[in-house]
Amino acid sequence: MENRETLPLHTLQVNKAIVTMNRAYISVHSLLVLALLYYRASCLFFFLTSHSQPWTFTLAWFLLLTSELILSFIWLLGSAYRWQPVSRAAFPERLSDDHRLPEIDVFICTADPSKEPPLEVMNTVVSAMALDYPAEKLWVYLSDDGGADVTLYAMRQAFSFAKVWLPFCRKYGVRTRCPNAYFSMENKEYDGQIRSAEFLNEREKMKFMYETFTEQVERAVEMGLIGDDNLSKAAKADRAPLIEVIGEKELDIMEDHDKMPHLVYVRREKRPTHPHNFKAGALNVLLRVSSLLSNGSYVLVLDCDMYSNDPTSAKAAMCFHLDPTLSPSLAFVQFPQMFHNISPNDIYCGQLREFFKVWWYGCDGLNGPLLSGTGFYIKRAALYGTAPALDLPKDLIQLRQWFGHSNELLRTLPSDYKCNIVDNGLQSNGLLQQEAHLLASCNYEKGTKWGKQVGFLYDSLVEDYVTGFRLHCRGWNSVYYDPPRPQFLGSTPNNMNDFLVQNKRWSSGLLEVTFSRFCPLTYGIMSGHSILHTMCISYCAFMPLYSIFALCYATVPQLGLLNGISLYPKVSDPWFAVFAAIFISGSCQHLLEVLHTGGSFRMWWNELRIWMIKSVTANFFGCLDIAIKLIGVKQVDFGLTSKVTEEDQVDRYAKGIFDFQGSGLILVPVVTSSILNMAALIGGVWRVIVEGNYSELMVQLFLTLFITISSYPIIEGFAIRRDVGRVPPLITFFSLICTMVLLSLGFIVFTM
Ligand SMILES: O=c1ccn([C@@H]2O[C@H](COP(=O)(O)OP(=O)(O)O[C@H]3O[C@H](CO)[C@@H](O)[C@H](O)[C@H]3O)[C@@H](O)[C@H]2O)c(=O)[nH]1
Ligand SMILES: [Mn+2]
Repeated sequence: MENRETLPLHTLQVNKAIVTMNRAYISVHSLLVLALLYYRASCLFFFLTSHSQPWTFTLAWFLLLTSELILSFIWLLGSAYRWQPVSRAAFPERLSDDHRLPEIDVFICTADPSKEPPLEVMNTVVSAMALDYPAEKLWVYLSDDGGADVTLYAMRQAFSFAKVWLPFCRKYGVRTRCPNAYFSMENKEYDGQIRSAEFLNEREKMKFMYETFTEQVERAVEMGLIGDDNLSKAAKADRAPLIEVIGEKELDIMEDHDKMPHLVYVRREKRPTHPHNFKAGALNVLLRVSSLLSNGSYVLVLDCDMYSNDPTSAKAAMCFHLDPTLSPSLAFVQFPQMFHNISPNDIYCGQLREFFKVWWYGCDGLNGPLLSGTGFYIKRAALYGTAPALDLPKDLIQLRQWFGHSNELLRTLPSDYKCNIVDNGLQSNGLLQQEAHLLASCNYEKGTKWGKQVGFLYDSLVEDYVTGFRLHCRGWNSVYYDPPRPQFLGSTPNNMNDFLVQNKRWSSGLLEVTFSRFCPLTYGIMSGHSILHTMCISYCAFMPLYSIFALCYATVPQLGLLNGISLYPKVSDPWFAVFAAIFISGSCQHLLEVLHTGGSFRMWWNELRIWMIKSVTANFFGCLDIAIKLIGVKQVDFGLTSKVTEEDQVDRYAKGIFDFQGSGLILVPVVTSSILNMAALIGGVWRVIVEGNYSELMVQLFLTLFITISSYPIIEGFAIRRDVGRVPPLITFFSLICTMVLLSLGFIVFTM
């Protein structure tokens, strides 16, 4: 038998058939796109030089060419994802003994107990404590940006519960170690290897203890420990730092077999006059504070709603990090984001299938995926701001310019530094506590490179994207690992408003990078990054600009149709075939890819529909946000996604009914486009019947019909439904006005 130390810790596979098919598709589709652009551009040139058409017609032609150029450009960038997809397997059981494993710090962020229920946050905390990893090498940190006493209280209770929960999970081999997920499992077959009477008995006891814990936390929440609104707002904006190692004394006297990871509560200082840089700011505080206490060589980052669903993730990640050939330049191992609350119909496409089943696989075949905010194990040293093989500055003055003036922090930077906090303890060591508070203070980062080069970067609301991108530019690589059992599970928005607000944040965050000096296309290439990987990264950055295409295609051809103006080739014209072929080739490729990645026909349709909705709303408003920011009027805001579940919303989501409750002006473009397309369809059909010029208007008629059909849930939302989840009447009213304006504009332009 082979020695387990000589067996590979991981393997990599290239699916040759998929690669060949993808490349063939890219080649054919590229030719078609080139033909289309040639047709548009040459016609436009002819109109401009011959003056054979009124200027308004030329303008419409120009708008369509621009939008097709944008679409083609983004499509081209995205094709890089399909060039070289790979998949990986890891074998954690082949890792050497536990005592040779490196220390890991887990960072969990929460920001507001009213939007992120403390009980859910604690479930994430407990699941992270229960990772299958040597307890003395695991430290779990919670950053509480809400500064809520109830969260601290809940954490102390969670620690007490973990004292019984962890030994139970270890003893019976329970894999689902998030207590809430474990006790709400519907299958009769309990997770846990031993199905003896003893196990069942213990399980009942554990269930009772979990219920007691739940009650304690919920009572604390109800009793108003969250505080009255003004108080909690003040606590969020203006407060001193507070750091507590939970149950520190108990840990020291614990027996070896029920050892627990350390658990640390961190509330950073906040002052209204200081920018706090949202999640990136919170993570950087955790990086500094943890360097004093545990200084784990690797960090696992989790959102507070993303619990660990399989305890093996830490060891699986180490299979890559500890591989001597990969390790020197490997910055992080990213797991996919997956969600526990996806309904079978998944109308908002919360699974993010393309991201996690296509794009990151594609990136992995090049230099690796980007950071995805949560569920990644990153090397601490990769966040120090240097290239993989480069040392930190030797000079103390320069080091202080990078990391700030804490000598204690600077002492932790060398790779051979060993932390001895376990001997000292935080609570009993006044000096250490003072230092930790200093590191969590607002002023600490002033004049340093934190957020600019060191730690998580502040250049954008999507701190994950920009940090991952800059790491790659510095020469670091990453690995994507998507094992059969989801390692982490989070919650995804279950209503239109949350979905759009989240996507708007992503759009504006991405565009913040696009329109900065770090624009991936230029900065990536200038820093010597490979073209294909740069294209992948740039795709995300340019993706929100899809909105320009979508807005044009949802209005211009329709207004033309209503006024009898043809903007596409006749059915009998050979160029018609190019348009038809592009539509068919794009749709078929999408459908095949959905089916290949485990999806269904319905998922294909849902993705198409949600893409159209998102493009004209969230992406469009993201563009507006950035335009406003660029002219210096307003700063972009984070807009936390709510994790509170309202029963009727869950119900509508489960039934696959769109829920527009609470959505504001962001809906206007999509409602307007639905009304306009409906009107254009009726007008267009009438025109075809009366005038009989069916061949010339065929493409526009088809496009309008297609958009109207896919807009059905919107049309139903404003015209038919009467429940609270319908489109708010005021939005319908605004949209009607917008439609009138567009119709009049179309009439003026096309009949001039
Ligand atoms: O000032 C803040 C704002 C947010 N958060 C935390 O950041 C996380 C993500 O926030 P959420 O509202 O859940 O955003 P999502 O859109 O669901 O998050 C996705 O997008 C973010 C970037 O916009 C990434 O950071 C996330 O990891 C990724 O899951 C949560 O744990 C929050 O508690 C903070 O700690 N401080
Ligand atoms: Mn989230």
